[in-house]
Amino acid sequence: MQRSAERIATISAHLNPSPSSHQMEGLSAANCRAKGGSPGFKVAIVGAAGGIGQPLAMLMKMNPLVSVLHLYDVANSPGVTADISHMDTGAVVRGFLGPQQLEDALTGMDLVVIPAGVPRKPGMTRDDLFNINAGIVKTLCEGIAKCCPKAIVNIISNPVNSTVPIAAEVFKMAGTFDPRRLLGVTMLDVVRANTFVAEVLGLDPREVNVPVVGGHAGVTILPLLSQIKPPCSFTPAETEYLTSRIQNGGTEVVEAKAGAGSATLSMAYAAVKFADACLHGLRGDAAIIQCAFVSSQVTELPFFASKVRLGRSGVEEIFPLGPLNEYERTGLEKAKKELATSIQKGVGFVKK
Ligand SMILES: NC(=O)c1ccc[n+]([C@@H]2O[C@H](COP(=O)([O-])OP(=O)(O)OC[C@H]3O[C@@H](n4cnc5c(N)ncnc54)[C@H](O)[C@@H]3O)[C@@H](O)[C@H]2O)c1
Ligand SMILES: O=C(O)C[C@H](O)C(=O)O
Repeated sequence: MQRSAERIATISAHLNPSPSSHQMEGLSAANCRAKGGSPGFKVAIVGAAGGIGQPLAMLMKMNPLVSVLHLYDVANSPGVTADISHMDTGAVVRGFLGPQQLEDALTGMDLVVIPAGVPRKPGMTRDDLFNINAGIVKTLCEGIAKCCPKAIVNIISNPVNSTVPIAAEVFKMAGTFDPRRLLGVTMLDVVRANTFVAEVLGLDPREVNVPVVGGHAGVTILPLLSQIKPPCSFTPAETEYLTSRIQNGGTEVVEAKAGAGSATLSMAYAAVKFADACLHGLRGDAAIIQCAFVSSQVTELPFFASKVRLGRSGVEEIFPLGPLNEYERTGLEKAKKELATSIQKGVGFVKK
């Protein structure tokens, strides 16, 4: 008897859908039983209904290390949540819509991935996004400081060279800043570098690993081709071609999309690769090493992307740059000059 009453309630709820995420949860027949019991991490994607957010949500739902997946956006998150929640993988998916649900979306999270904000159109630099995205990232980080101050935070929103310093300042002001837990996602630069280098060398990209240091915009993206694995040498023309293609990979996609946005699918792939590395680190796996834009003493700048080792508390070790050749040393000086301005712009935005 009780079973059929539950079924009738469930069917009636489906016939009267509501936009609220909590009511969306209430619609589920599985709600009658305990769920979310599988061991794993709680992950929130903020900006989950966007070009990156949607495929990222799909890939995170497929990740066996994720037990709970929160999808937050200011628009369209109920639809994306309903869609993703039908995938027969372990993670329990919950949707959150709009600022009044931000705190619920963030509370209890182990990892927060932020692809919220506007993307470039042809002719724009990443810095042209600052005026809109700086405020978005600031508000979201205020929420993180309040609701999940111990979460690992992966920032994708551009300009990463400024949004990461913005996040750091917000956390400092809230008294929650832990440099080990704040990471700017530069994984797409590594993914591109591996792909383009493999193409030139005639290798499988999965066998190539190129460290990319500096930051995530133009000349601040500095591939260290002299440190590639497996060790290989390049002619000066190959070095010039590869460095330029890696530095301009984002623009290549922006132009090809011709006004319809920037990289979303390769970025979702890169973001999930990076988030997965963070989760393996949190789980205590050994030797998890990736490049990321972090609070750093590798150079005189307060933030810099380089190889880091990820562990239970986030960034547990930051590796020095290692020996650079003449071409890379020149590139490093150019990168540092632009990075210093972008970092200062981010810090100044919060301190003003
Ligand atoms: N780090 C990288 O390598 C990298 C790569 C690609 C794109 N990006 C950046 O990622 C960002 C998102 O790109 P996209 O293509 O997904 O853009 P998009 O416009 O398709 O999606 C952005 C999403 O953010 C949401 N959003 C806006 N304001 C929000 C807020 N206050 N809170 C929560 N969500 C909010 C929008 O509703 C939208 O769903 C851009 O800034 C882009 O430049 C970074
Ligand atoms: O290029 C962009 O604007 C998006 C992103 O930073 C990228 O590298 O693809």
